[in-house]
Amino acid sequence: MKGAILVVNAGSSSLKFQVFTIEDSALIRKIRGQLDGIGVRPHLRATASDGAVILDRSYGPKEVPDLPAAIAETRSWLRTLEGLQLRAIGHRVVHGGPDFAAPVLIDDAILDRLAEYQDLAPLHQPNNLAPIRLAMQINPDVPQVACFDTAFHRDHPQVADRYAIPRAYYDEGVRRYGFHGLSYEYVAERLREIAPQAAAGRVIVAHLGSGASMCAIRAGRSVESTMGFTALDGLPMGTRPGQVDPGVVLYLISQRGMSADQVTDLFYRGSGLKGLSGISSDMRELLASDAPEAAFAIDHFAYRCGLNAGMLAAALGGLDAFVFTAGIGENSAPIRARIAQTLGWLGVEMDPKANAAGATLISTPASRVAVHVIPTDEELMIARHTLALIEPEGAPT
Ligand SMILES: Nc1ncnc2c1ncn2[C@@H]1O[C@H](COP(=O)(O)OP(=O)(O)O)[C@@H](O)[C@H]1O
Ligand SMILES: CC(=O)OP(=O)(O)O
Ligand SMILES: [Mg+2]
Repeated sequence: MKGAILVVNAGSSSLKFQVFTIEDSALIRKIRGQLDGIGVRPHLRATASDGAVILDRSYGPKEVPDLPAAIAETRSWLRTLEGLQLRAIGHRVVHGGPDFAAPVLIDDAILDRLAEYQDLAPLHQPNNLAPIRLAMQINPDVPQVACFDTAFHRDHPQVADRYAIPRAYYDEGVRRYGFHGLSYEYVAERLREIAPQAAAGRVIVAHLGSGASMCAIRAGRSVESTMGFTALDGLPMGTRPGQVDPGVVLYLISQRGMSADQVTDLFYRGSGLKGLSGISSDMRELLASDAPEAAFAIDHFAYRCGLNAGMLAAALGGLDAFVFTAGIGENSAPIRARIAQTLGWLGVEMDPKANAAGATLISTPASRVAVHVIPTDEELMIARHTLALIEPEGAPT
């Protein structure tokens, strides 16, 4: 029986499952499954390695309102593992706190430690840990590996990692962690293959999905991120505001009498594109809408992306390449064009035809900064890390 690795990636609006077989220590992707648009336009789709569609089903928003419902809905999907020997399960875990700088084999003690970060990533951490607990009950002998969104950023210099508040807070873990690290790690590796010279230089990667952030990468290593202590900071997102003056939080609590739970709900579930537009958290729906509020939310998103890219270019002391990835970055030519317009001053010149065609290189030959679209693959990154932990001597490919 072939050995297999199951990968689980719970994001804020999607649940992704993949199965890889291990053949001569190489990973072969067998199945790709995804339930996306959770709570908005849920859609479950799974394909085999030859592209054959195994499952394709749409739901009403109330049928799959949240991640726990998505986990329940996709459980039966595990039948696809029949005939394979499940060697390990690799999980995306969004928050690794100060202690986890690399993937780790999960045991009860580690699970307890990771549960301590639930309040720091309420849209993700509980949903990342629930499938781990479930698998521990069903398959207690199968090793499980946690791969962290924060790990890629853990060697940021202190000057980037600190907030300008007394050191005691930093020592207890109040740090600028940064997230989407598995995505950035994968994209940095792909860029090395596609454009090795640019990858050796100064690169900004824009992970624009339901959660959105940008990462400044120098010579393949993260040096700065728009996200910080939590995945609330930086760019506006589907339902999160991005950067907000902490004075707003103080105002909501002291002047409006809001509780911690109410502020948490406003900032994790009621802000961003959803709060700005009053229409939807989903960029596809905003792009399809004629409402001025939808256009405004898009304007605001593109404007803030431009501002944040300027900040990261400053961290890098210039820019050699800019990469778009994740749901919006990979699929929306109009949004890429809007953002590229704000980067003209940095030397970005977009090729509209290449952009519309969804090419890998979408800048003109004359552009001082190369602009790429690289589909992210957090699941492959998780599978590689998982294999490396269970078969340390094997060479993952
Ligand atoms: N063709 C498209 N045009 C514009 N936006 C898109 C398109 N396809 C997906 N998106 C957007 O991508 C976002 C989801 O990105 P994704 O990376 O899958 O999210 P998650 O953070 O849940 O992993 C949603 O806002 C969705 O509207
Ligand atoms: C960290 C984060 O925001 O993740 P996602 O984009 O998957 O919601
Ligand atoms: Mg995601």
